[in-house]
Amino acid sequence: MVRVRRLDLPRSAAFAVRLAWRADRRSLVTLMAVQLVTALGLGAGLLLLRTVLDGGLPGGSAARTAGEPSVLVGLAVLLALRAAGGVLGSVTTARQRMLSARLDRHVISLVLGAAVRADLPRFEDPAFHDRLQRAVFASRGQPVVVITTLVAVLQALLTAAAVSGAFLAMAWWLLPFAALSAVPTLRAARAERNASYGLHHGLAESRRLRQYFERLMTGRDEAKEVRALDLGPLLHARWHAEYEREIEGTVRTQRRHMRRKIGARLVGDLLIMAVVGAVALLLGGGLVDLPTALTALTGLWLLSARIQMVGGLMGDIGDSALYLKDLRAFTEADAERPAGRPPVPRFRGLRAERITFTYPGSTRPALKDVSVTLRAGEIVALVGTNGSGKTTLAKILAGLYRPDAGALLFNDRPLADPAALRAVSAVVFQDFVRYKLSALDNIAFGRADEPADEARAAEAARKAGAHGFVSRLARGYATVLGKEFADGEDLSGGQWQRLALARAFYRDAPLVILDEPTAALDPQAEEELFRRIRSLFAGRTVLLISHRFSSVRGADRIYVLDEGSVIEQGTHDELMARGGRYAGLFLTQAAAYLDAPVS
Ligand SMILES: Nc1ncnc2c1ncn2[C@@H]1O[C@H](COP(=O)(O)OP(=O)(O)OP(=O)(O)O)[C@@H](O)[C@H]1O
Repeated sequence: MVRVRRLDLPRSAAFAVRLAWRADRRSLVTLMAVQLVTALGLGAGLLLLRTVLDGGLPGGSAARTAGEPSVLVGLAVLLALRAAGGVLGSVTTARQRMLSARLDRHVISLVLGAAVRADLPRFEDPAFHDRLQRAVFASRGQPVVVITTLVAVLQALLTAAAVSGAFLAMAWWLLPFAALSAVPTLRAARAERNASYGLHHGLAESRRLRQYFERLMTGRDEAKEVRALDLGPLLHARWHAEYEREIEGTVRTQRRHMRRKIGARLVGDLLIMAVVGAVALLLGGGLVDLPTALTALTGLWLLSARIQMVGGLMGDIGDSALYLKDLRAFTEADAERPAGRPPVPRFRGLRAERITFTYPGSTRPALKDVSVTLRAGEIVALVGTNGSGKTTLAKILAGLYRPDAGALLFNDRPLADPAALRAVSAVVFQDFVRYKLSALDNIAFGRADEPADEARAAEAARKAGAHGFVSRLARGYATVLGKEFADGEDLSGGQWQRLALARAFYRDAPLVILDEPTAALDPQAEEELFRRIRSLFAGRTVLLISHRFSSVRGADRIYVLDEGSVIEQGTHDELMARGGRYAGLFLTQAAAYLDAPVS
């Protein structure tokens, strides 16, 4: 069970008001003003009621008949107040909906902004995903619930104050009893919000897992394999099991809430009943007159209903306000990196000196004491077996992770901010993203800081060998590449890879990192890309990762990685002459091409 500090409620409520103020201050102010007017109207109505009763009842001090002017005027004013209440109610509903729409957008946008700015290493941390999941959950509707509830609480409090004011003029001694009747409800509300939050807090990971199963069962990309393996029923059953945990927790806490609330309500009502009995006794003993007793009991009923309502609302607002705590923590803590791309510095060289790196949450280092040099204009290759650390090194050289030890020297100076490396590099990842957007977007996303330029995109596509098939698409560069969308089309694996390459050309960066850039290309296309790599990337520095040794033989320098360490380095000829690991692997691959029998 998560312990929740008492201060959380007012702080979260203040946070919600700040959010609403930023999202739609006009609606917020209107709502508050309407609540004030409604409450004042109710207080005045109560005093008027007493006047009317005073004039109309036989025991009243004024003892007039119902047809006399002051009674009629009183009744007319009461009816007018009721009509005004209806109008204000409609204003409240409309303004609340407007505020809800704007507040939802504002808050979801804050969460997305913080998520987009979070550095890559955070995405390795399950705790970050839990916080993100809770913030997303909190952003959907919760601030609106808090504001709506706050408005209702404000109205209830103001009404209670106005009714209490009217009471002061008639039967002040009833006030403490009415207040006392609210205590059990308020206590139950507090226990309820702590328990709900504890449940919600503990379910974040399970909810993420459930969403993952949902994606596997509904995603187009996953659909073919899920069907080929007939995984549907198994995934569905796992999804059910995860959901069951949430249902069980919800049922357990709701049962406890229900028992607590019923108990609190009964105690509160017993108190009120005792007061009603006392008033009856006083009336019998002639200590109060009938109009005062009737008005006081009406007021007491109104007051206790409001106080009970505040108690209930505090339970609801508590839930949401505690979720807002997650939202506040996420949007404030994860927003430290400013958005936008820093200016692109010149690239004169990059050197990693004895760097070591362990992924967050792992115990084994992925890189140990690795030193590599990329000079301007060079083509440098990384080779090695699966898991030897090539991609990890590429990600560090692209400024996506910081090494734990060792140094990165950029243009011969220690690197202060990895953002500078991100600005100078274009990376084609092994598992690049296939954006289900237009072909133009897929290419022009290479330079998100500039408006998309179709002529430049076509030029980049030509270099990547993508222009031909993009031009033949029904809408050319405007064609949407996702069958889930209207008029969408799909591409082959190799065509997608060419688009990813085109994106790198379009980025026009001085350092190009290609991680297995030809894995999906046919042998002819692959051979052509590597043959032309120097002219295609003329004037740029290229870091090339490949398992195909024939493709890296032309590199200026080749680093051979094994279990996170560089075990050999040199040109192809030097490495062959040495007769070490590289030479062995190269000869094995060459022999496989020449000798492999086809059976
Ligand atoms: N996100 C991650 N979190 C934890 N460990 C990781 C992560 N990514 C990779 N690793 C581990 O780091 C080591 C190096 O992985 P890396 O992806 O750099 O290898 P690689 O040489 O690129 O392999 P491949 O040739 O298969 O692409 C491996 O042991 C791998 O299990």
